[in-house]
Amino acid sequence: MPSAKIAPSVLSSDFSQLAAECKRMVEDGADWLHMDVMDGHFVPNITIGAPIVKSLRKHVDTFLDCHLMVTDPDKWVEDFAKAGASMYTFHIEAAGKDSRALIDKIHKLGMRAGVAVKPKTPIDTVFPLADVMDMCLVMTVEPGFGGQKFMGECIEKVKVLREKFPDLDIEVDGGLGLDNIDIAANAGANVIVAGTSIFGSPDPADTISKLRASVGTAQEKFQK
Ligand SMILES: O=C(CO)[C@@H](O)[C@H](O)COP(=O)(O)O
Repeated sequence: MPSAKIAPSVLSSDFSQLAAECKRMVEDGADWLHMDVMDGHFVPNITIGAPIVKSLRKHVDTFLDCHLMVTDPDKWVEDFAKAGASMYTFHIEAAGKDSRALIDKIHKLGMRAGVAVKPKTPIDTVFPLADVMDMCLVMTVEPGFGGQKFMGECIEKVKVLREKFPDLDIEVDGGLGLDNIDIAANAGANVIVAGTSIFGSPDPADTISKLRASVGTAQEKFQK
């Protein structure tokens, strides 16, 4: 199974201090930085775009895990590649039948390719992409906002994915923290996005370390 990665969602950071906030997370043990890109159309919120990723890239060399919550994911691939994004994760609901070609384009531009599914989207929609995608992102809230309640019913999708694809990076995102990490980790998730629970913690380094330990403990059980 791929290694545990903890990815603080910078949506919960103080955007006026973005570089400092990201450096703080890296010092506190973050493996990846999760960047929520929203276009106000695919989701009812507007956040950041490629120019912000480009600016941030000058300050951190950490893996930038970009989650594109946009209606036209094909349109932004070059911009994010040039900006220094490491992972370009698009929604299967937005790309549909063009997903395979989109993954090819993302790879040709030097990024890893992730495919995200909203809570109501069946997980078998991503199965045909398993030979080309680098990661599947299982949303555990409706995309659009940080600070929402974890939807436990989405975790069955993680179990199904892990059983079928033991070597795939499986990311979970939305409402995750120390109170429910074991549910996601025991299902087989290895990439954990957390905004509110890390940025809102009095001790983010301790929270990151505990989240990673929970994934590690679950992975030991898988390997037995
Ligand atoms: O993609 C999203 C929301 O659409 C997430 O990345 C959230 O920003 C995670 O924040 P918390 O639920 O952990 O506060």
